[in-house]
Amino acid sequence: MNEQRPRRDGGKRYREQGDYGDRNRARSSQAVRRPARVQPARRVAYGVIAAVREDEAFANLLLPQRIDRAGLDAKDAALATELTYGTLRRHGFYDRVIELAAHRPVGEIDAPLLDVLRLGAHQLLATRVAPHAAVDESVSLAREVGSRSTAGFANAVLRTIGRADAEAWLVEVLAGVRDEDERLAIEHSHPLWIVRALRRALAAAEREAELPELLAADNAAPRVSLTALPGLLERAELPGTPTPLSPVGVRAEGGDPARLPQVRDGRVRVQDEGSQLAALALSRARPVEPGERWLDLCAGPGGKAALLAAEAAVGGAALLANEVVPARAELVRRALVALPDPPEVLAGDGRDFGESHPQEFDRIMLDAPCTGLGALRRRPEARWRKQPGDLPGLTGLQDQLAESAVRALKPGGLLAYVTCSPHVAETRGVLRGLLKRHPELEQLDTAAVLNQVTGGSLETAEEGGAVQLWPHSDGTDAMFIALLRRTA
Ligand SMILES: C[S@@+](CC[C@H](N)C(=O)[O-])C[C@H]1O[C@@H](n2cnc3c(N)ncnc32)[C@H](O)[C@@H]1O
Repeated sequence: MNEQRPRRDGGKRYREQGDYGDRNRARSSQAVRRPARVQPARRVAYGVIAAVREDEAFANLLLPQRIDRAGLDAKDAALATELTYGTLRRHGFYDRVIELAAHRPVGEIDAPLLDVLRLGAHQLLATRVAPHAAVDESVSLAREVGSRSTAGFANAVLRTIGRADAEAWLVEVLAGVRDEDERLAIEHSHPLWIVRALRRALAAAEREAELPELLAADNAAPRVSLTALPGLLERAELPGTPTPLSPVGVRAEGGDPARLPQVRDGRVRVQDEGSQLAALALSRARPVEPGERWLDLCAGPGGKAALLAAEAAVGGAALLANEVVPARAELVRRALVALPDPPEVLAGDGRDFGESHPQEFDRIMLDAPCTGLGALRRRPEARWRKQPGDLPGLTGLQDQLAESAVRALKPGGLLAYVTCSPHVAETRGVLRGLLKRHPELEQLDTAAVLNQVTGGSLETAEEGGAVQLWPHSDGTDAMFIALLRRTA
């Protein structure tokens, strides 16, 4: 049974023994004769991983439904989550390992079988799941998605993988890789173009040396934080500990926060601390004058709109929300139900807003559609779906939305330009263009505003100008927040 334990032997042993040696074949046929029962948590994980590939499903939305449907208890739900997220995040690395173990490119392996192998590799290389359970249950899954020979192939590949540990496989996979970014891409399982984009983003903040930490943070499960909507609930009324940065946040305790009654009735939102800070930067940049009109131009699904609406209501202001996708506009309406006087939600194209509502608003939130490279830890499949080719279309849209927002802003009004991406083209690039086209805009000291909001806890905020938050140092999504004032 020793062969089943991961070893620190440099991964060489699998070659000495041969991947498809007689001993493995014997075991494989034995496994074919007596299929292991696939545990519900693994079945749920496999189902979600397959749906992500086949139907472009979002794991963070589908997984809770499948966990509910399968009636998993808390322990199995945690296992299913770990297996799903871990496999999806790290499949770039696992594919390299599978190619070495199977002696063929992953492109030549049927997609459902490849899903099984990735899930098996994750269990063998990154979890405490007993290797025999990881292999045997994967073989059963392989038999379900393929044939008897498919099961034999899965058995052989996974037994080979299980003979070395992740560290040893990394050495094998990296052999011959000279380029530093390529090395980091493999080690931290990110597409190369994203590694390069994150390097540039850190370099712009003179923090390039932190790239490995940032990539590692993308692979760690984020802590769940909740927002207690001001005026509706005090955060002290919630279970959990106060968030270190946001004055309205709580770090949730274990369990599904969606089940909390305060979340169900809408007084509390599940929301990353970085998103809380983005909304508070706008609402608390200066005292609210009663009667102010605020706009959330791209509001779906409504997280920041809910916090802004609550802040506006406390100060005697009123929010209008807009979202171009009707189904997402509906989500915004639902996000606002707990407010005593829920704001109106329009389903329009934000690019037309400046023309239809010129100089009407005192504060505007432009949380722009973006690549989302700052929230990769939250959406495990996202890094593999995004393409560098998405960027020009997005920055063009960001420019147009920013133009519209400036037109809709009253002289003296405040604009928050926000992205959940640190990509320099979407952040500093869009901002630079906007400031160049509009000399009537002045950039506010967002770091000073946020330091006031956080009580000085934001250690990494840059002096002056905009703020770029980072998962590895701030514990938030990598939100970019820039406050601007229209002077005339
Ligand atoms: C980053 S999300 C906003 C997240 C939101 N502020 C929150 O905190 O829940 C960007 C939103 O912009 C919407 N959007 C994209 N193009 C738009 C447009 N032309 N006009 C208005 N909204 C748009 C997207 O559908 C998406 O819901």
